[in-house]
Amino acid sequence: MSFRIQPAAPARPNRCQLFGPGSRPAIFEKMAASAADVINLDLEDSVAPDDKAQARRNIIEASHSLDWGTKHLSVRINGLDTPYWYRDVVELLEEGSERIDQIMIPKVGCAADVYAVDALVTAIETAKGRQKKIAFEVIIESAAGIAHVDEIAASSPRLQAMSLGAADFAASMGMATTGIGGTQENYYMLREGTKFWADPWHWAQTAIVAACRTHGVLPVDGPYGDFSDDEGFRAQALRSATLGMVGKWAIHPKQVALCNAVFTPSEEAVAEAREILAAMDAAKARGEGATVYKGRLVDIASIKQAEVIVRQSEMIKD
Ligand SMILES: CC(C)(COP(=O)(O)OP(=O)(O)OC[C@H]1O[C@@H](n2cnc3c(N)ncnc32)[C@H](O)[C@@H]1OP(=O)(O)O)[C@@H](O)C(=O)NCCC(=O)NCCSC(=O)C[C@H](O)C(=O)O
Ligand SMILES: [Mg+2]
Repeated sequence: MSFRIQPAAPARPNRCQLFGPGSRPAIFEKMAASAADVINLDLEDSVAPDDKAQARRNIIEASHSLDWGTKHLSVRINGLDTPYWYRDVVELLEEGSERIDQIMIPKVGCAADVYAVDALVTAIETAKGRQKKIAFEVIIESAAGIAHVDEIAASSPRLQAMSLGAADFAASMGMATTGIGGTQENYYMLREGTKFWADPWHWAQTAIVAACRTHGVLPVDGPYGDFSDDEGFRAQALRSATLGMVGKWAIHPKQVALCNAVFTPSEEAVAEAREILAAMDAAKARGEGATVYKGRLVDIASIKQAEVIVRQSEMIKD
């Protein structure tokens, strides 16, 4: 065990991130009224080049006029390889309200990408006397991003969350699919003529979770493109939660409840976690470091596992 203590990730719920194009202000109120923990207003790939300027205006206006309640309000800026990103940052932070909590930086390929945005944000915050320090979230969605995932996770004290963007990731990696997340027809093992599907996103997800947990950042699963496939979404989300991710994107409002159902610990799971903690308290009082709970071993590591579930449940107010 390293003597360094693993830093805690931000203690806020991040079960569902609901996306909506900045060029479609008619849905902003519906997004604000949704049950998502995080709202992502988009200036990037869901907004056509000719609509970028108006989308910025829409988001700035809505940051002043709409009641976003307790939502964590995030705006996805354009990538650093475009001519749009600097105006996104300048206009949002010079004219947007203090209600904006976070900027999402897409297609991050190295720590210096985050450094560049940090430098610009810091200068504007100081110049304008903004009271609230803007947080960052990044998307890992390129070969370079996953190759440098650890340095990206360590890149800025502003960084709160990191998502896997399956669509751009697949394109950058040259993966033979147009699917966004989920089972891929041609990714299977064969045994005695029977196919067993494996998960092509698994290794990237675990790399993201490990980098995030090392540096105190929230690991999040990105989009599931087929929003008519609830069961496929649920299966993908359950795998992500099992691997340590705290939430997932919704690219349609119907995915919000699916997200929340998976990433909210069930009453049974919380009750069991509390029973394990009680069993370990009793073991400790007897001078024992391990005991038996429902016929299985629980020990000091089980306390930490149970605490993860109890902490998750305590963060959720609804
Ligand atoms: C996918 C959509 C274009 C679908 O929109 P629409 O055709 O309007 O859907 P419905 O008719 O089924 O809508 C039903 C009602 O819900 C409202 N609505 C629609 N979308 C949203 C939303 N995002 N938030 C809140 N409410 C919404 C409609 O107005 C209808 O309301 P009513 O009439 O009152 O019943 C659309 O959902 C959409 O634009 N989704 C977001 C797309 C987006 O942001 N994409 C970017 C993120 S994914 C990505 O970028 C990939 C990633 O980077 C990677 O590389 O992997
Ligand atoms: Mg993308």
